[in-house]
Amino acid sequence: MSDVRPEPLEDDVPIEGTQVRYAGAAKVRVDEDSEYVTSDENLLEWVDPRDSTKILERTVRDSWRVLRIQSEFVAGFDALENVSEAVTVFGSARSVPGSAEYEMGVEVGRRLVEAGYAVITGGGPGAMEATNKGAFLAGGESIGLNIELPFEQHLNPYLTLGMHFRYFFVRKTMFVKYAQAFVCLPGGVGTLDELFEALTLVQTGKVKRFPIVLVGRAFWGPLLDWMRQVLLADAKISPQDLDLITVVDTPEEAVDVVIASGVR
Ligand SMILES: CC(C)=CCNc1ncnc2c1ncn2[C@@H]1O[C@H](COP(=O)(O)O)[C@@H](O)[C@H]1O
Repeated sequence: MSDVRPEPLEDDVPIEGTQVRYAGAAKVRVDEDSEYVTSDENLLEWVDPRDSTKILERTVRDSWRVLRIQSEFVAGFDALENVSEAVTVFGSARSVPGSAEYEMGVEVGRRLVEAGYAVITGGGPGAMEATNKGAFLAGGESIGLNIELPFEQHLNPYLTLGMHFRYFFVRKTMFVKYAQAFVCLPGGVGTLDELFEALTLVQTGKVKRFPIVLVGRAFWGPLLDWMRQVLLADAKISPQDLDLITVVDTPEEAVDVVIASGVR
């Protein structure tokens, strides 16, 4: 049997016209200018039910896709089952290294580890990287759960455990299942999505004793004001729903809230 092994797919081994990227757990080389279609996009694509060929094709594809989704859950459960107490930290992919916001993430990660928690993030750049960096340099468990995106995507280097997911909803399950609390740093649409998913799960009693802490009063205050002045005033939420979120100003306060809530 021949022992000719293919060259490893390294980002720093450029082959003209190609780039290396992640597709789920795999690293693949793709044409630089080809449009990359993510697994989420394939799954969510609408197919005209009047187009019989397409519908048949989709039925077969989707049936097989279920197995891939299933395997992603299995891989996630397997990799994370031994994680002890953990806190999931969300925040902007765009926080710039060296900025006050980034440093805040570093401190959140460090303080969580010092308080005995493992740290879970989206594994990407910005606030995710900052938080992992703080946790990693403090010698703690630093977990990054990355997601396949239409553009090239890297795990940040400060991880003790990194995973790639194809499906947003599988990854989100891991964020909740393996954490005892959420901390949100300033962020954009992705962070808001994660915050409101967490809030909905707590509000509907799907997860219990789950503190949600937002760090940065100046950033989060207006959102809380809007929830009070519009959502509450219009009876779209109950007064006690607002108590599910705690807004603080510093990493120290954020970690104190997690510790005081007694979640272990
Ligand atoms: C530079 C850039 C946009 C890279 C994106 N790379 C990403 N890698 C991993 N998770 C991500 C990424 N973008 C968004 N997310 C998810 O959405 C949140 C951040 O989104 P946003 O920047 O607030 O809206 C993170 O907590 C993370 O879970």
